Amino acid sequence: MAHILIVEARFYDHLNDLLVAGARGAIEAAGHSCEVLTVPGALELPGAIAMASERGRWDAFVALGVVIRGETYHFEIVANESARGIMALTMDGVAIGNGVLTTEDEAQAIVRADPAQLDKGGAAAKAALALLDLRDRMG
Ligand SMILES: Nc1c(NC[C@H](O)[C@H](O)[C@H](O)CO)[nH]c(=O)[nH]c1=O
Ligand SMILES: CC(=O)[C@@H](O)COP(=O)(O)O
Repeated sequence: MAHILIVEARFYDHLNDLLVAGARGAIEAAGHSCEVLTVPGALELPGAIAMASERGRWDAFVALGVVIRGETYHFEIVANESARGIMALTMDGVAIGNGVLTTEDEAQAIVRADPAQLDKGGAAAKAALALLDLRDRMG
């Protein structure tokens, strides 16, 4: 059984609740356990996962959050830099499923976060578990 850390950027409470429910459901359905750690926004996700990874208490990580386009260039910074940081950790061998939604509006985010619709939280959890499985099979 693997122990997974879900790291959620809690910028939009109602959307995060959906993402976390999907991720938790996928992890538990696969017979694994999880904990949830909350950070303020998507830009904090890579740093938080890096810190947690150093502790060695979790086998894999699920990054969750929602970035919705506003009026300024801030959207690009938050969306791109969050993804870049998560990808950098992945390239260092940290098993991470990326479930950070980057959408034009809230309606797009709801469809993607809802476990009964596109369930991107569940998909990110399954991706993290797939990386763990790959690592195990590599020996
Ligand atoms: N605009 C969004 C943010 N912005 C906040 C940043 O992620 C960060 O917390 C702040 O700059 C302090 O370092 N975060 C989201 O997750 N979603 C957004 O739409
Ligand atoms: C991530 C964003 O684009 C948003 O939260 C910020 O909005 P704005 O660009 O209108 O300040």
